[in-house]
Amino acid sequence: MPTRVLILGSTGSIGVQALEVIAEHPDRFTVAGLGAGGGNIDRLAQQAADFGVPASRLAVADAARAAELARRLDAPVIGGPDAMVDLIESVAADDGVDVVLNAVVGSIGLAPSLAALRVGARLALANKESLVAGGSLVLDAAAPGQIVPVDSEHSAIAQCLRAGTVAEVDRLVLTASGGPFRGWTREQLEDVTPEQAGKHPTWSMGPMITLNSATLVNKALEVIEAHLLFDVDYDHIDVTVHPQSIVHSMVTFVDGATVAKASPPSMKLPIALALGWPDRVPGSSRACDFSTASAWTFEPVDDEVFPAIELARAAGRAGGSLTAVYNAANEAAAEGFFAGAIRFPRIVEIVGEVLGEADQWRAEPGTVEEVFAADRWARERASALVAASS
Ligand SMILES: NC(=O)C1=CN([C@@H]2O[C@H](COP(=O)(O)OP(=O)(O)OC[C@H]3O[C@@H](n4cnc5c(N)ncnc54)[C@H](OP(=O)(O)O)[C@@H]3O)[C@@H](O)[C@H]2O)C=CC1
Ligand SMILES: CC(=O)[C@@H](O)[C@H](O)COP(=O)(O)O
Ligand SMILES: [Mn+2]
Repeated sequence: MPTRVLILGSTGSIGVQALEVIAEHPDRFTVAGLGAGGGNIDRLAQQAADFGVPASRLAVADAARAAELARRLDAPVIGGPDAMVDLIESVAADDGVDVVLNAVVGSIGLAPSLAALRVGARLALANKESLVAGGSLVLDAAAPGQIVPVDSEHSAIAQCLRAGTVAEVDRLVLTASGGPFRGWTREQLEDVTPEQAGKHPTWSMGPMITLNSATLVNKALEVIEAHLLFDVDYDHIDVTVHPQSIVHSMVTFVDGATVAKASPPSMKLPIALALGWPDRVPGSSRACDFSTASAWTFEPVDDEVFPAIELARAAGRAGGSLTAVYNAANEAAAEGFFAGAIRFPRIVEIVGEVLGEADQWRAEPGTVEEVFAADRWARERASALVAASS
């Protein structure tokens, strides 16, 4: 029987590629449900038609857009802020679901991640923000192996770990492209426009992760994600800039061996691997071509110009809800940058300033409501700093 996959964020970059994987392997995978924000209901309706998904298995977070889609399909669609969770629960209670791919953007993905774990589905996790925000709450809700990373670096590390155990790990080495402003000075970053920040050198992705790659906040979130997923402490997680984005991350083991995972930059490989885990899906991606000359380079991160990663390490080491604060402050500051209210370097400065005021969130959250409270507080503080900067 094909693996039943429910996709949240189906209209986005990861969601669309996941549906391509499923379309290429109808013998292996089938679509159990689709969820999205409501920004592109034309695409969602088309996906539903293409994959034969009934209206009852569609969810749209924006209630008005859900109602519009329901009118168009002449059948009820799950709508509203809890729509993703409602969809997971209703599909699980009905025919069942094997894998929930969480490819929603932002910490709004936390409740759906927890719901997927609760119903016993495998969580194919692209939405790193839910793990960064929820931290131990998400880990505690997961059975061993229930979360499978989709993020290319963490998928790479999971693959490298097939060569040794976590106990044998000396260092996790995350690769970073360096983003579009690699090698720039702090002064040069002052005049960066949203358009420039929206051009990633090696990956085609949604706007938020693309901006996060430019500030190196993406790598910062990924350091926290790696710490949580693989239970390796922050002192043993490195980042190296690898502009070619072919080596997707590495693990150095205690005997000095470094195992790397390499493939041309395409998310279809980690998506397919997470959907089919632990089995590889043949033909997911082109392989590296060693018949022509190529160079893979590695260089250190410029932490002076791009302080995001060091800030994240500090937040992660301090613990509690500070990683939720980090992520939410970044989401709010990014909104300010997209709106033209602040300059590019202010994004990470604001994250640092919000963290500097966040001592009240150092305690370990006992409930998801406490995480949401920290998230809300950080958004409000960051928005106030955005307003004060403009
Ligand atoms: N793109 C990539 O290559 C990679 C992405 N990731 C991570 O995967 C996640 C998705 O990224 P990406 O696909 O690039 O993002 P996109 O912006 O391309 O897509 C985001 C998706 O989330 C949906 N969405 C927005 N708000 C809500 C909401 N409130 N409830 C439900 N769905 C919502 C959007 O729906 P709509 O637009 O229809 O409203 C859209 O389908 C992010 O966490 C990102 O960090 C990780 C590694 C690589
Ligand atoms: C494809 C993927 O996993 C992204 O997270 C990617 O890594 C972003 O590139 P950066 O290395 O520039 O952050
Ligand atoms: Mn990544």
